[in-house]
Amino acid sequence: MPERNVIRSIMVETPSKPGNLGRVATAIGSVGGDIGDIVTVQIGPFTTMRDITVHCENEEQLHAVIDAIQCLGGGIRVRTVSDDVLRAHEGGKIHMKSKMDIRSLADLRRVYTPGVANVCRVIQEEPEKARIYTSIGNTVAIVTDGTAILGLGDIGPVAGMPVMEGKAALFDRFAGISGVPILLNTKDPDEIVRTVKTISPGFGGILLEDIGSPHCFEVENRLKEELDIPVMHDDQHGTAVVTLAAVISACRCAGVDLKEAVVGQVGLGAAGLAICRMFLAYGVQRVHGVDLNEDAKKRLAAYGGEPLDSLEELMQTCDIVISTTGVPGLIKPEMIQKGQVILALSNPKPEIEPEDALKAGAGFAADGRSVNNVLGFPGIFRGVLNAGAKRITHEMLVVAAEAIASCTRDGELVPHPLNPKVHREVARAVEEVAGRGL
Ligand SMILES: NC(=O)C1=CN([C@@H]2O[C@H](COP(=O)(O)OP(=O)(O)OC[C@H]3O[C@@H](n4cnc5c(N)ncnc54)[C@H](O)[C@@H]3O)[C@@H](O)[C@H]2O)C=CC1
Ligand SMILES: CC(=O)C(=O)O
Ligand SMILES: [Mg+2]
Repeated sequence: MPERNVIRSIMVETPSKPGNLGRVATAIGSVGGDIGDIVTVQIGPFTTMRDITVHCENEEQLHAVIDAIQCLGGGIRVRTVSDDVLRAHEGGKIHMKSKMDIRSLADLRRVYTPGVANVCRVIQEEPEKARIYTSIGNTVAIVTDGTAILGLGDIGPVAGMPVMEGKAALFDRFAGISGVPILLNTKDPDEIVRTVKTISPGFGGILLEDIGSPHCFEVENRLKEELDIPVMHDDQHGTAVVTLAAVISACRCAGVDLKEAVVGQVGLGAAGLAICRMFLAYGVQRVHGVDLNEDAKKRLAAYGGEPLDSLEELMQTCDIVISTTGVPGLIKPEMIQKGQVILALSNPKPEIEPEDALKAGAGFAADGRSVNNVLGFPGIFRGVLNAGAKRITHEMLVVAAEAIASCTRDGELVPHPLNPKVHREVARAVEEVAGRGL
């Protein structure tokens, strides 16, 4: 099945006569458009309005669908075309809400002044009580400088806000954590570190998101060093956790010993280098990598990986290939070796579509929609916050990966993110390890 990423709602007006909806549906199908929901918005004596959701492979096909409907004539007309995803973002995706019902004066005095003053005093006398009497221990800052928003590049923090709101929505949905987007109008590591440290008292943890390499490495290392709350760069470690889980599942299914497999990483930025480090620390003997940037290759070598000169060489020598370059279509079907595991993880478009990789002979293939750090970060933070841990360790990341793999059904690489069990199991495994370290 081809990808159908262009989804639009088309408002169609037809004369109120039987058969017209069928004509519209046939016109849409005749140019390859796929119909989703059909909602009848208004039935009048003369005309009927329907909102038809149409899934198309690209913008050209969408235009062909609109032309095909307009060409029907006989009073059939396209009234509006709207983008459901854009519409769903109107007003943003998140909202800070009160947990208290404020209906009476007594409620008001309990929630706010004068009652609140005593709670302040209690915390002043015993600061650790903030964990009990405030939301700080259940709130994570989602911090970006906008320099590597998905694979879209340095588009700035405000343009990256929909991603940060998305992460906050996922934190809430899968782990009951309040995620607060923090958009930084600076790319300077010193200023980022200083700002995050300054605002840190209000948070139980820090999730760094879509901060580009190489400055993300310095920022994360310094914040981990200098703060006594958990800090994790999701594009590095959340991605590495989920990738390890997917590869554990693929090896289990294929009866292969992961530690003996040859792993190849295409793109050694934030995600790519962390994935390599994760495999090396897990005991994989041979981890190769390619990048356009020589410094990125040197960083891999410093961790014990082996840089290669070309993508072609990597594709020929590796059993498992993972790509995080942000370059759609970088891996050509003719490069795929029979039986290879291909994880093309770039968002919003992968280096090769999984269907094309499988058609070209891959044993397993997936993209960034399924092998996605959403499977890791909510449970990882739930676990450390529950335990009151001050940091996220390598052992916690490994048990998180193993928990994800343990929730994966035979024949699949990762569990479905809407399966609540996976987030619960990740949280449980991380909390257990975190609890031992306290
Ligand atoms: N599926 C998932 O959960 C995740 C996916 N990603 C995706 O990974 C991609 C990269 O993200 P980051 O690592 O944060 O960005 P980054 O900017 O830190 O790293 C990208 C790296 O790819 C290299 N690169 C670019 N073109 C290349 C080419 N033709 N050949 C070899 N190397 C090339 C760059 O030099 C850079 O080192 C993005 O598209 C992002 O959406 C990132 C994190 C999670
Ligand atoms: C999923 C994610 O974090 C990314 O593509 O950057
Ligand atoms: Mg990201």
